[in-house]
Amino acid sequence: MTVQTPPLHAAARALLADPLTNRGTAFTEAERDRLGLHGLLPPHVSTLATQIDRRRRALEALPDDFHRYAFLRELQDTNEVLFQALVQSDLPRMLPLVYTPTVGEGCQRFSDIWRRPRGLFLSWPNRGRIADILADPALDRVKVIVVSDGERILGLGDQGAGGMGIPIGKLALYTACAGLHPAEVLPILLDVGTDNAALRDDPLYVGWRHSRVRGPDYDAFVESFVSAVADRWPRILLQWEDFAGENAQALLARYRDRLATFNDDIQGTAATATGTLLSAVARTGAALSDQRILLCGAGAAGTGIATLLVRAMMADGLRPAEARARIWAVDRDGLVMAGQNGLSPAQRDFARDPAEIAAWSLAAPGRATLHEVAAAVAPTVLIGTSGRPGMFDRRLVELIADGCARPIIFPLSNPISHCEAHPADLIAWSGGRAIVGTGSPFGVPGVAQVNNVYIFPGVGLGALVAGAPRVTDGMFLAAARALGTMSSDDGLLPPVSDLRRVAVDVAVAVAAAAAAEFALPPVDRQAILRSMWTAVY
Ligand SMILES: O=C([O-])CC(=O)C(=O)O
Ligand SMILES: [Mg+2]
Repeated sequence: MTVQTPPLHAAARALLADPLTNRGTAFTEAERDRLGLHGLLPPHVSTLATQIDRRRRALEALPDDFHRYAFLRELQDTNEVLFQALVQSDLPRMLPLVYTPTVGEGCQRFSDIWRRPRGLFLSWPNRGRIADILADPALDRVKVIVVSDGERILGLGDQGAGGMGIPIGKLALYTACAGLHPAEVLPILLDVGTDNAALRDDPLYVGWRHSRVRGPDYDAFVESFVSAVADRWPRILLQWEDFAGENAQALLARYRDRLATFNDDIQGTAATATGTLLSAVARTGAALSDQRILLCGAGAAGTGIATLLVRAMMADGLRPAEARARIWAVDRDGLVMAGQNGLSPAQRDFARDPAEIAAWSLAAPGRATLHEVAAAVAPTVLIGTSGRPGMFDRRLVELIADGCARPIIFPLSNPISHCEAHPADLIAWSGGRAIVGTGSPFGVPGVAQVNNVYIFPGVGLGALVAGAPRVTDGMFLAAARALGTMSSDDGLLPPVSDLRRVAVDVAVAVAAAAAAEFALPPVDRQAILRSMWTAVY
């Protein structure tokens, strides 16, 4: 009697349906024999290179970047190796499609292009089931979580469940730049409703149709999420992304001493801005501690930048008060002043003494405007995190350029529609003297892309390989300093094509800082490189 091989049909279909195992036409003849794939695939056996070529052609034939974004998302949900190999084959072309700026529209139109689930949606109605949901054995390998509640997606405001596009995009970059295996990363959307009425009224909206849960209920929900995560994965790295300012700061303060966690919009943005600023001041021949820094935007990102800049200037020898005195923060109502109502703890650190502006001639009594502060203090650095397009106008730039040979101007707000200025205008208005960096890519030669992607993959990688129990400001300063030494001949920052090397260099610095701070065994570059996954079959 011959022994019958059990039918493989169901297993074969499951293999092709799972993006982590599917290889499509790249399954070899031997694999097709063994796995029962004959007939489910066309006869041709492709190489990965041919598959990349095929998808690249299909991608380029699409009418616009939004369709390319949707196409790449679908590819990611079909075949993760091929998706990553395609992205990594041309980072300068692919990053703006899977990430900033196109991901903004991807979040706004998330429900329209909904295809297949990815990651986890933890919604308020399911608040009693979080631990059960996390218990899924398919999630055993998870090392990094990026979580959002969708309330402040880039500069686009409340996108509800559509905010899931951000954790997905950020984690695609963890794999592309820092070599995390796709099974080691987990995007999570905390769905506590949305205050975006247009979304709630949209019959296609996939999120929970309810106004946002706020206050103690919100805090309790997030607490049960973090506790469940920490129980499930004691060594997890948890990255917070695109929470509204007040929650962003409060959650970071609450959890930063409980697990390895950081807020990318506060700390990642700060390290990116600080690193690029270090690179820019080196170019002008001055020191960071010689700068007068004007921040347009005093929310979570703006004060995060201010906090790290103070740390960096203290490392240069300034006392804390001296360092803080070199920073002026302006919010939507003007210069942030001591004694003002409703200041956040972070804003209080940078609030200016009312005596200072007593001598200024203001158009209206009260708070000094951005232009008035610029006229009075002659800043050498202008950084925008306001989310308000047009804030850096010609008059402001001319004013600053009059008092400074090489003004450094970083309009960081994302996506492009919310950026404070077009970089080409900044260059023109300053007579070509401004050193310019933007948060989103504009494709203007000589303009740095001062985006967190230069920092967060390396910080996460370094913290993980070092086994850091916390992610500290000291680790972010180390990341910023590493980035600050990476300028290339044609820019303040290395080109996007080098992001994998950047992540490794940042990770080496972060791991060293973590090892020193927590008395951990030292980690060498080889250990970091060995931990990285490459997108091949
Ligand atoms: O996603 C980006 O490009 C940078 C970022 O974190 C944000 O703008 O919220
Ligand atoms: Mg963000």
